[in-house]
Amino acid sequence: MKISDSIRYVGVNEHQLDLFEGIFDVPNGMAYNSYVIVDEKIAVMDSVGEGFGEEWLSKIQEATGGRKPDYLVVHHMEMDHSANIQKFLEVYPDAKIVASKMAFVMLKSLFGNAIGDITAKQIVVADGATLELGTHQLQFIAASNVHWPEVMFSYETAEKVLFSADAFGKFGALDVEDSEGWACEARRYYFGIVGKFGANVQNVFKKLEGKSIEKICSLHGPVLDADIEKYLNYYRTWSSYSVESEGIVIAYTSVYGNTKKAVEKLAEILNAKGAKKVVVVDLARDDIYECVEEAFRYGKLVLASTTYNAGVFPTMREFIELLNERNYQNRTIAFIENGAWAPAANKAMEKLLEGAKSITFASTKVSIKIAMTDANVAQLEALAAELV
Ligand SMILES: Cc1cc2nc3c(=O)[nH]c(=O)nc-3n(C[C@H](O)[C@H](O)[C@H](O)COP(=O)(O)O)c2cc1C
Repeated sequence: MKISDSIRYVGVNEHQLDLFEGIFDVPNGMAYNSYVIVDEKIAVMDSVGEGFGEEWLSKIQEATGGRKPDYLVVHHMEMDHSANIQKFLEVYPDAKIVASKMAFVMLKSLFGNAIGDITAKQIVVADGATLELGTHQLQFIAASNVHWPEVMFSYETAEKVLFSADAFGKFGALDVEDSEGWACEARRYYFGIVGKFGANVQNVFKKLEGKSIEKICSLHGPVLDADIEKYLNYYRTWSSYSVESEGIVIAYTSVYGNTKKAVEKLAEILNAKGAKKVVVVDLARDDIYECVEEAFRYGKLVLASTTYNAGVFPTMREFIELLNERNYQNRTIAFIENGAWAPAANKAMEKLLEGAKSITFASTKVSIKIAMTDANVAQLEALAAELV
């Protein structure tokens, strides 16, 4: 696949993966992207995941027309991008590996003695370093903790291409059409994997200021080659923990269906009151990272939990921990609890969130004993009035 006359796509699609990074459901598979820049010197941008070495190497050979690559640039050492570095060096022993200092430490940890002494093949690059390929020049940008510490981006000056490592990535293989468009699976990817590191993403954005970007080549998902500002704006919003869309997410747990009924009633009241968007998610049954994504997308969140062993339901605890781990902030949160004898979930949920920054707790707290009463409906009305 051609990205331009000089830049070729040599990535692969993975369809046998049960879970990406051991935790994320990927119903449409996953793409491990890699690119080749063909100039006086040839640079291969990153490797691909295990099991795809032969396919990748044969694509490189085709893209270079049989010429030997001079460099393998390693932007990120996570194994879905680094697994075939040793294989690459076996086929191209004269090539140099270009990476950050820390990436070389990780490379040694990954391959150990099997890769041999590569001291003479190392080009260590730090923030601001450049690599001349001919008419193309790569400028390296340290992107520490987006989302691993060794990560580098590179900016190709002739064609204004940003090689962004995992940033701007999404779930899904490239040979499956994503009917939801880029943002949905990119958002789940961002908040699942990068969400904790908003401040680091913002730091990289400062370094990108003034650079005109015409294409973004991420290590996952499609090459972005139009409406670049739109994608940058998504990342600006997400990394600053700002509200992306007006709306209310109701995240609930329910064993016997009573909390679910209350949540449905609240959604009905909110809709009747003209709420712009109401999203209801079942924390035990829906993809938990879809739920996380929704919580970050909208500005208001209602947490409705069954009381369980004098605390919150396990999936609610997990959900709140996932939000906390990702620095959930700048939002309004409301609580609904249900308990058969001593409802205690509201207090427990509030306690779990006590460290979160810039959170406004709704003053109406709904407490239900098994089945919803008229008094509970009145509480739901009051809560809806506060939220809309
Ligand atoms: C394992 C288990 C532990 C529970 N612990 C408590 C508790 O500590 N306090 C309480 O009031 N109710 C407790 N309950 C009862 C539920 O909170 C109660 O049945 C509630 O109405 C369930 O709401 P639901 O219909 O939405 O599932 C427990 C239920 C289960 C299954």
